[in-house]
Amino acid sequence: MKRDIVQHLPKIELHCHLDGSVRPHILEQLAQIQNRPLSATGPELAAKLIAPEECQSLLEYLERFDIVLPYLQEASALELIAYDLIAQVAAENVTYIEVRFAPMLFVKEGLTITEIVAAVLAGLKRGEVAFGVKSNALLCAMRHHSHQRNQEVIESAKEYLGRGVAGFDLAGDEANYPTADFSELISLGVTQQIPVTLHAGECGCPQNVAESIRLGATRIGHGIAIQKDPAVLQTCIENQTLVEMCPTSNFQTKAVLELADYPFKHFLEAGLKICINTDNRTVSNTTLTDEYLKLHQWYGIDYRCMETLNHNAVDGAFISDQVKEALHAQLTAEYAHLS
Ligand SMILES: O=c1[nH]cnc2c1ncn2[C@H]1C[C@H](O)[C@@H](CO)O1
Ligand SMILES: [Zn+2]
Repeated sequence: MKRDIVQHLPKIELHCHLDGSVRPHILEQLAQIQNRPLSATGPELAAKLIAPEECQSLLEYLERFDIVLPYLQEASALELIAYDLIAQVAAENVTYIEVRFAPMLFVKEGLTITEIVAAVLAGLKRGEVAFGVKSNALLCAMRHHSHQRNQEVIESAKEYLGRGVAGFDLAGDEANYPTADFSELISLGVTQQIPVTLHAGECGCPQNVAESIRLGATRIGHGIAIQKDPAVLQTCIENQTLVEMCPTSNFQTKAVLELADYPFKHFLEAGLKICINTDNRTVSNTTLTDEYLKLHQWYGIDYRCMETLNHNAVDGAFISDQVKEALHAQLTAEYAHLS
């Protein structure tokens, strides 16, 4: 596979965090507008935003987000980073993206959840007009937030469902907050017909994946620990659960330690539905093009496999059958001439 071909082929991304994908120069712009100095600029700032090589856990990986959050407490900042994320993905021909964020991380200076969601959706829309990239937002509850705060996120997802928001997620510190503790919250979303994808199986615990599916999630973020439990793997296959794999991030967070333990081939050969994602473009210092090229380097995947992974993403996307058909047709047409 060649970089320029991979970059220009149409791609679908379902797992990308807005606040983990703020480009350093955009953060500098926000710092200037808000008159709030940054502790570093230029290449030094860029380096600080990337999770370090020696990162030991998901918790350490998540510390990177503390740098950007103070600059994301204004509606105009949220609009700008959402627009800029669409600009980033347009540059590598992502034709449909689901952008996720936790609105409750942006309430520190008085914004309401409605103002927050509206600002992000406005930025995504402006991006669609400018670059032709279709998108939807997924609202994340956070594992360390109170039930009441997380319930507000569900209510907001319900309010905006079909109007820019397509689903609900649970993100944050999986190791210390098991999925079972959120059963009431997740059920609340499911009973209101909000599509659900949950981060699970990123910290070694396959039970969190089993619990997520039991509660009604149709997609799983990361899901690495599925490989530890054949029964959970079987459940995922039977339910046609889509696992959103994020290779670079999975090594940074120590979801896996060695390439030999990365379950990409294992999942694919077992018949599990998987798709490929960046997770956080800035924190993981990656693009979707980079992720596919890594898989080519590690496993020798070809364009045919890349096409399948993108069709899988379309199948699991939180969009109408009509939109899915159009995306499938585009993928089929544009990958047809490649061997
Ligand atoms: O890989 C991840 N696992 C769990 N939580 C994550 C991951 N990447 C980002 N997050 C968190 C940090 C963000 O502030 C939050 C919402 O985007 O989601
Ligand atoms: Zn994630």
